[in-house]
Amino acid sequence: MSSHIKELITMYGAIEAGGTKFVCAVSNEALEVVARVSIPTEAPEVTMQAVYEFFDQYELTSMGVGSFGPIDVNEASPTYGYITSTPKLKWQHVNLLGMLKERYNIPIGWTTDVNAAAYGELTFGAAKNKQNCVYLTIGTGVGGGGVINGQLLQGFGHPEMGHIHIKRLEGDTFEGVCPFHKDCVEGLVAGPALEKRTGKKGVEVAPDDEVWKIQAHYIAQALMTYTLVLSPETIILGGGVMHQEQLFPLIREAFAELVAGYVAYPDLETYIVPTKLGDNSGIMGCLQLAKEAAQ
Ligand SMILES: Nc1ncnc2c1ncn2[C@@H]1O[C@H](COP(=O)(O)OP(=O)(O)OP(=O)(O)O)[C@@H](O)[C@H]1O
Ligand SMILES: [Zn+2]
Repeated sequence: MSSHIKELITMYGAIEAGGTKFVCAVSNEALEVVARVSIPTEAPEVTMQAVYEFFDQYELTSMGVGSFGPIDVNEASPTYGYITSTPKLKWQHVNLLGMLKERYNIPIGWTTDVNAAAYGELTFGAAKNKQNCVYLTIGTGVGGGGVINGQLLQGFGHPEMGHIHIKRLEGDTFEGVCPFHKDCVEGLVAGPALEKRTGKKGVEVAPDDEVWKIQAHYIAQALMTYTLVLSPETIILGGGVMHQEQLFPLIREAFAELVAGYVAYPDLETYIVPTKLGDNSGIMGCLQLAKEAAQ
């Protein structure tokens, strides 16, 4: 293919950079994925080599990257585009955006993995045709992102919705597992907390175990805070722990009890919902960011 023709074809690149894997995808102009790989997150040199090998095969118009973090999203900051204080030590202070810009010299959209997932769900999934949503993943950690008035939720930094403090249930003596705050939301309800509380693998906890009521209560408290602060139109819940579908009705019930009629919210069946794009929310959000970065 001559370089002249290459320039006429629009192709977008997307990276969902996670703590365990980097999912990389390339799409055509219609955002249909034409190639995709999953690369384990090892040392940056190792992982980035594989990332380059994949994208070097294409002539990309632009890219979108949604990264694990914390990351620097402040364009005025000297470390814009860096992964900052992550507990994954080899990735601390790594200029991920800078490396990609240097290699490809194209416009690149940059945000958190969960903001990208929120954007994917808003553009194509559970919050389609809406302007405001929150996306919360409850997995190894708890992370939340959002889109408000059609814009990604970020400013000086980005939201860290998993680390808010909530009120403990009376008699709950579980200490919590967040290395920074112990009993923040993540410390109380993420997979590792669930496993420490029950002494079982998350997938092995029976659907009718009493622990789900505790989980649901704390998750509902967090969702109440997001509701009171952000007024989203939909809250989308994903991540490994949310594979436990019985949590949804329990969370909706606890949420209604906690809000106690103080503010209005949409019908709960449509307000607190699972992801529609499943594992693709992040990558679709990144492709949409790539498309916008090109404009
Ligand atoms: N079916 C399940 N029921 C309960 N817990 C589960 C289930 N599947 C996975 N988990 C828990 O979810 C966690 C893994 O979450 P997830 O699959 O979202 O991976 P992750 O991408 O590593 O998480 P994160 O996005 O926080 O980095 C583990 O702690 C696991 O025990
Ligand atoms: Zn915390």
